[in-house]
Order: sequence, then structure tokens, then C-alpha cells
Amino acid sequence: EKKHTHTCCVSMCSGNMTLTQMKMESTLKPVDSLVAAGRHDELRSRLCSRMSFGTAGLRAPMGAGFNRINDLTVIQSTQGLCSYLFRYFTDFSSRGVVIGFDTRGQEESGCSSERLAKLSAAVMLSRDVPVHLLSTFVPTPYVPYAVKKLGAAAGVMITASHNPKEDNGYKVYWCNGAQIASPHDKEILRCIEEQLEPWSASCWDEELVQRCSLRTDPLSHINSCYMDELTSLCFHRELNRRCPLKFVHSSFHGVGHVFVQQAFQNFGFPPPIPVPEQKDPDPNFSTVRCPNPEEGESVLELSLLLAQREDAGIVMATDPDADRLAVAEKSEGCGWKVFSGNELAALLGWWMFFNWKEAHPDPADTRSVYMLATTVSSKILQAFARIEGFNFEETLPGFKWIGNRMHELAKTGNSVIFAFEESIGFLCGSMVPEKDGVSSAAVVAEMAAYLHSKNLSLNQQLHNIYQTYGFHISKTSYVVCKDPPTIQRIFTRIRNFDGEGSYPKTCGGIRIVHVRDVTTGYDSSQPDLRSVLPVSRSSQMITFTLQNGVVATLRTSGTEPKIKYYTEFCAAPGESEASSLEAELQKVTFALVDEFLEPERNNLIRRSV
Ligand SMILES: O=P([O-])(O)O[C@H]1O[C@H](COP(=O)(O)O)[C@@H](O)[C@H](O)[C@H]1O
Ligand SMILES: [Mg+2]
Repeated sequence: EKKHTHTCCVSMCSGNMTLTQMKMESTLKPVDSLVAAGRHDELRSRLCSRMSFGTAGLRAPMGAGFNRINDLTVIQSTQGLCSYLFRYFTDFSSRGVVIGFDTRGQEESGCSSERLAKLSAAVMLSRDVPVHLLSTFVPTPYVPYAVKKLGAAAGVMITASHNPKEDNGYKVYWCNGAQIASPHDKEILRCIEEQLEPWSASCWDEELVQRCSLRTDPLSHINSCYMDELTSLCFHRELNRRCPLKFVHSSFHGVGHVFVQQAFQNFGFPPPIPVPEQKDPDPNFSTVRCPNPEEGESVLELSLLLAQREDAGIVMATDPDADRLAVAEKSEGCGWKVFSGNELAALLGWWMFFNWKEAHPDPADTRSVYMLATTVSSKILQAFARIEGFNFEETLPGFKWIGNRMHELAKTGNSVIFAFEESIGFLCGSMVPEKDGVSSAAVVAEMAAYLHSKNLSLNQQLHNIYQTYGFHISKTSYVVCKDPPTIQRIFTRIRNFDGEGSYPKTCGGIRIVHVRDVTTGYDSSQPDLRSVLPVSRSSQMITFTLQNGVVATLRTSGTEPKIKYYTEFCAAPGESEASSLEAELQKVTFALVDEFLEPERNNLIRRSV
């Protein structure tokens, strides 16, 4: 534990009141009370490790501790980032950085995304680095978009997206607009640890951004460029204008409202009907059980009720930082069909290829076209690619992998026309190498309008897609586990299930034919037994391929204390009935959780529906 006691802590204990100590008064108090109460486990979890870059940046509860998001850890992170960028870019002091923030805030700790963004800006400005600080909350994809547009060296977005209201986060974008991946993430962490003491009083000066001439506000420029460029994804404006469909949109108390309204108008639609209770920022996310639209019907209640009252056929919800999108459609009978991320991706993948093909009828052109998805997402795009002749690739979970791969592909003259994650993260086109809920909302609206003009619903078209490319039935869910040693024990047991070093041989009585363990780099299906995807030691991920064709993955979340599971059954075109696949998949999914995670024995909390 001594190892982690860094300089700030030492200076705090030295008896002289340092600036850090004065500034950290609010976080010292909770630590003192934990000491007084003898809460050693809590102290250990807060003080004895630092946050690291997970699936989507640094993410943790706001509050006291080096393993938490607070003024000090954000200043330290920005110092580390700043030093790394100075080392990496000779022209860093002219390129500068972009900084954006969402609408989060916490009264007890005085922590808000806006304040943390201003402190990050202050750190950069204190070293004479130009800062493009977006002056109001923005959708996350605006930061990487601005990084590329302005030629900045990097970008920072202060957001915890869909996490509980107690959390906040720090996403870092590289000059190519993709979130940082290895080795930048590890190098930045090393730089953070090298200089933990805040550089100067300026780093604590939230007001510096008002006074410093090196600070600019690119908001209106970036917004108008983004909205102009968005029209490159609009293929049927006239049809949109005449569309009789009505749309409801929820911003989930986050940033999305004005941006989605504008995007719809750019596509020729009237603005969608907003859910009034959820359209303005609310850091308490007062009307939702959990601010994640991925949770489906249970969190879309207000949107569905409003749609019912307004007779709107389609409901859309952007997550609080508007980089992801949920969609529901009124069913022909009664009730609503809430699309899973995989289902929506089947529709969007079809739609993007359909429009691309209209503009590029020469089959030879298809060879340089790519679609990407993460490995825990549906393989439906692979089925498309096989039949239509374009390319499909998969990456590790997290859009940072997709974004960086897009950049590589662009360098060799290829273009990615669609990419997605099962967790309702979609990117249509390649305006920005990040998932984007705002552009996806406008594209889904246009697809729905087009299908409507052909007397088809989204759901009917999904069925058509399955008929052509094969049924792809999938399930995605999770259990909550806040105890890292339990998670470790669970995965160690799986790795030694049938004796030392031997993975399970069956799941639900069905033979497991292949195992891929990305954490260790093992893949029994490869001739050299090595996983093609990069080894990812900092998280757990094991995939089983079963004899009946089901592929099942268990993995730890990199943004929340969860173990996630993903299962899919892919049938060949024309093969089998959807209902029999569904039953088989259900059986395997139950067994996967019960046999390998043992929820009761390990006190795992099952997802509440
Ligand atoms: O919790 P994990 O690691 O599974 O990560 C989850 O959230 C990430 C970040 O999403 P956002 O940027 O909206 O926070 C997604 O990339 C990932 O697919 C999803 O599973
Ligand atoms: Mg998000």
C-alpha cells in the first residue's frame, strides 16, 4: 500500500498546509471519516490503486480517493496526458487539444463535468497549450469530430455516458479521432504517475478559461460543420419531407435534445416530439431507474406513453452523452417492439449498403468496402458481407478498437460504411471514428420513412433481412458483481473447470467445440492455438463455440462492475425456424450463467427487468 501513497499524500501529512491540501479539503473529510470508522476495505479500494483506461476511458464514482473521479485525479490525468502529448508531437503547442463535457454533476462533492472540463483546460493552458473548449455540453462524438476538423493533437470528453449518476469519466481521443488504445493508454498512465503533484496554482483555476487568450470556443463552428456534413448520410430528403410517420425522442436527461432536433430538420423531417420530462439536463436522472436506454422497455416507459398519446409510430432514445441510440416501433397488433442493438445493426447495415450500392453500381467497387463490429456483437454483417461481396472484420469490445481500425483501413484506400457494437452503438458512414447517436437517429428515421413508403415496418424489413441472410438470434445481459476477487475466482474456476488448465467441455449438456480466451491469448480453433484478436490482460473475456452452433461469451465490463454475457445462434439463409432457434439459445444462455457464473453461490445480482 505504501507504493501507492503518492506525493500529494506525503505533503498533506507533513504539517505544512500545501495548496493541494487546501484544495482537497472536501475529499479529505470523507477519507478521515472512513479512517475513524475503521473502513479499511473501502479505504483500500479508494486509495490503493488508480483508475485505468477501460472500454471507454477512465470511469469511476465521483468522490474522494485516487481511484475516484475528482478535481485532483482529473488534474493529474490531464498533466500526464499533456506531458505525453508534448513528448509525442513536436507541434503540440500549436495544435492544442479539444475539450468537451456532458451534463453530469454531484452536489456533495461539488464535482461536475463542466468543472472538470475547465480544470483540464486550466492544466493545458498553464503549459501554454491552446485549448478548444466547447462552451456548452455536447454529444461525445463532437469531441473527436472537432479534433479532426481543427487538427488538434488530442481530445478529452468528460462523461460517464450511461453509468449511474454517482459516476463520471474521462475519455481521451487521439489526433485521428479514435479513442486512445494501446500503447498510448499505458504510456499516458505512466506519465500520470510520474507527476502527481499539481504543477501550479493555475491548475486549480476554473476561471482561467475565461481569461486566457489561448482558449477558444469552437462550438458554433463545429456544430454547423457537423450538421452540414451530416447531410452526406441523407439520401431521400424529398421522401422525408412527405413522411407521415411521427417520431418521439428522449434525451435521457442528457445532452441529446437540441442536436437530435437539428439533425432531423437537416434531413427534411419536422423535429421529433421530445419527451418533456427528459429533454433537459438533469444530473439526477430523476425519471429513469437507470440512465441506460440499452435496458429496453423498462426505461423507455415515458417515451412509449408519449408516443401512444401522440400516435407516433417510432420511439428513439439517445443515451445521456448521445453516442448511442435505442429504437422502438409500434407493433401491428398492440405493444412495442424494442430493437436490440444487434437487430438495429442488421437494419442499419442493410440500409447503408443499399444506399451505397445505388451510388456505386460497379461490383468491383465493393472490394474496398468494409463493415466492422465488435466480437461480442452479432455476426449478421459477416453473413451480409459473404453474400454481397464486401469485407467484414471484428474487433475487441469498445469503439476505440473500431475507430482505430477505421483509421488503418482508410490509409490503404478502404472505406468503412457502417460499424456497430451490440450495446446500441452505431456509426453510419465515417464522419467521425466514434459511435454516434445523433447521426444514427436521423438515419433510422430516414430508413423508417423509406420503408413506410414501401408499406413495410422496420420489423418486417428485419424479417426480410433474416430470410435473405439467415436468422441471427442473440441474447445479451449481465450480472452485477462489485467484488473483484469474486470475479477473479469465477474466471479462474472456468480456466480450470475440468482439472488444471482445462476449460469446460460442455454447456447445458451441449459439447463445447472451441474455446477462445482473449485474456490469455488462447484460441483452440487456431492452428497455432493463439487468439487472432489482441490479448487483453486487464479484462476477462472467454468465448465458447458449441456443437449446436451457438457462440457464447462471458466478459467483464470495462465501464461498470458487471459480468456480461452474450450468446448468438446464426443460421444459414433459409435454414430453420426462428422459434426453435430461440428455444435452443435460451437453454444455452441459462446454462452458461448457472454453470459457469454460479450466481447464487457467488452472490451475483441478476439484472432487474
Ligand atoms: O461496460 P462495457 O465495458 O461492456 O462497455 C459498454 O460501454 C462501452 C462504452 O459506451 P459509452 O461510450 O456509451 O459509455 C461500449 O463501447 C461497450 O460496447 C459497452 O459494452
Ligand atoms: Mg454513451
